[in-house]
Amino acid sequence: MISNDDYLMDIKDRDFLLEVAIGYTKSISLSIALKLNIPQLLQSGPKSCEELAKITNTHSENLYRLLRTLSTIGIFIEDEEKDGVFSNSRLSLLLTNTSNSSWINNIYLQSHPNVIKSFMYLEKTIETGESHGMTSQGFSSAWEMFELDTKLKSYFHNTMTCFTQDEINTILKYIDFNEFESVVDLGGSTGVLLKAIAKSKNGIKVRSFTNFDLPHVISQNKQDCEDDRYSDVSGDFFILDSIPKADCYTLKFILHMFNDDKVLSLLENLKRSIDKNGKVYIFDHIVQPKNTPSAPFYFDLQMILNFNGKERSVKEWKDVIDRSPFKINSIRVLSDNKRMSLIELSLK
Ligand SMILES: C[S@@+](CC[C@H](N)C(=O)[O-])C[C@H]1O[C@@H](n2cnc3c(N)ncnc32)[C@H](O)[C@@H]1O
Repeated sequence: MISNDDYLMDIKDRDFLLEVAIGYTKSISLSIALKLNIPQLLQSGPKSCEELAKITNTHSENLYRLLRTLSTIGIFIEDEEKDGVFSNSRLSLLLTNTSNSSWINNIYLQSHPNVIKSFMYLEKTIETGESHGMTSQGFSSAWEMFELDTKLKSYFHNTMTCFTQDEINTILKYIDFNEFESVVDLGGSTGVLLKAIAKSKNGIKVRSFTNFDLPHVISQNKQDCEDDRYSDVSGDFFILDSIPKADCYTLKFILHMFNDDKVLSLLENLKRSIDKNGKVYIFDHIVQPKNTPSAPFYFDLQMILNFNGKERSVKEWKDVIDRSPFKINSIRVLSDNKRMSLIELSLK
């Protein structure tokens, strides 16, 4: 006879597996509510579905069913007395803050229709070993998709900047930039990392800070840094001799976007520019430990789908660096945030 404990466990397992199986209903429902700007529309106060449907040009009953579903998980609140009247909940109110320094940009990024759609091509990606998340949607790469959708592009770059702002103190804690003459941030996006190092006492002796990124990113950067040691330089780090010379390089959330062959080609290029006593700091996700929920495992699937990239374990980092002109001086799983690693390299 099945015990009561086994029975309860069975129900728990069944509910958990069902939750996993229908996870897409939540992300797609959220995605549509964001696309229709429902959180913003409710900022001025509660609204009925009829009003919302008129503004958003949607079907009022079906919109009601969407919002009713989201309100069961705390996104929006349906009025207890009046059916079909919604107001913002604590969570949906957070979704109205899309300023460029807010982590909410990441929610808009992850629930963007094109990002969700890319997962439809996971099977093809696993079957073929090629990234299909972007190409099967008609984009040559994720960068082209960002080029064509400026809103999505700003969600992406704002998310990255926001991550960097959260991590700057950790970076400053572990690296003494004053050991170096010149620091180049490869793929530095808005330049937030170097601007912060330049401002801190940890970067006081450095003579130059170069934020290096693709032309379409650099051309959008604000010229707001008053420190004349700082400059924005555009280029492509895969093009031979395009990397500015320096004795310190930072690569933050860069190598995870590329497969091992591309990482090796970037490091070969870097070898031609780095001072012989120079150091490279890789700040990236780390997948570990096994069998434990961890966001980088999810990002790893995004990487193969959308960038042909890879989130790496300690062993995978060691394997790829071993084949490059560099050696690992230290690899540190950051204690304040176990999802991140800081790897220091120098020439072999
Ligand atoms: C994931 S973002 C990381 C941005 C920044 N390092 C951070 O952590 O916030 C990757 C950056 O690499 C840049 N990038 C991609 N390919 C590049 C290339 N071939 N040459 C230079 N920059 C590149 C992208 O434009 C983007 O800004």
